[in-house]
Amino acid sequence: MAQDQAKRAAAEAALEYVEEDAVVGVGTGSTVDWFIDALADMRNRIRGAVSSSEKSTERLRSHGIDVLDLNSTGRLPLYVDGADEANRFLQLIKGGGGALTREKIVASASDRFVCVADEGKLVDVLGAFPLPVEVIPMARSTVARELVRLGGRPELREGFTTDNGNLILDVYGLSITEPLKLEQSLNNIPGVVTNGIFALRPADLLLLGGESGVRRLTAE
Ligand SMILES: O=C[C@H](O)[C@H](O)[C@H](O)COP(=O)(O)O
Repeated sequence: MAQDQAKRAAAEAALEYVEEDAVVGVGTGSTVDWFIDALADMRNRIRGAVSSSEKSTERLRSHGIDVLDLNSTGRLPLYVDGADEANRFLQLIKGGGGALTREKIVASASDRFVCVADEGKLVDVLGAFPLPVEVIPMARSTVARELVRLGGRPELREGFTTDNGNLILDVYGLSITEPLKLEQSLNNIPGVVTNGIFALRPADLLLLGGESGVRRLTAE
């Protein structure tokens, strides 16, 4: 499938940012899966990886890549992750796979965030993709009411529990014209663990796979 090849091309292009002997921050999702597979060829030249999900941990280990605890590594030189949407300021929506909380933690602990995606993910305004919000189970209804007050239509992601034992509300109908402001407002709702807007810590570089190869975008 063309989209799959675009994801793969972007993911493999991120390899050039991996430094010898480094610990690499690794995101989650189908695009990152390609990155992990490519990283396997470098496993003897890196110290290991910090993973953002149980799913990525499993894949890293299956390739013989050491998975390290962020508490023991300190800051990381590089974080590679996908996105559900990206704008030209490299602000993102993430969390389609429900891994947003650990992803945001590892991204914030990294000096450089390289985002890998197919070019269909680039949008003018974030929000066509429903915004994932991770919530503490007992706060599901109170958070949902607050999200409605903010103009969204939250829907519980049925049958899904995050790696942290929480729930995801996917919020439809938001046109996110001020991502920084909305990210901060959502962070202030009691019971919200993390929201999927990555604007306080946007990507530093966006590698977009498409028909004509991989485009490299930095923030405008
Ligand atoms: O929770 C999942 C992550 O934020 C993913 O990075 C995001 O959903 C993009 O996934 P994919 O590479 O499969 O399109």
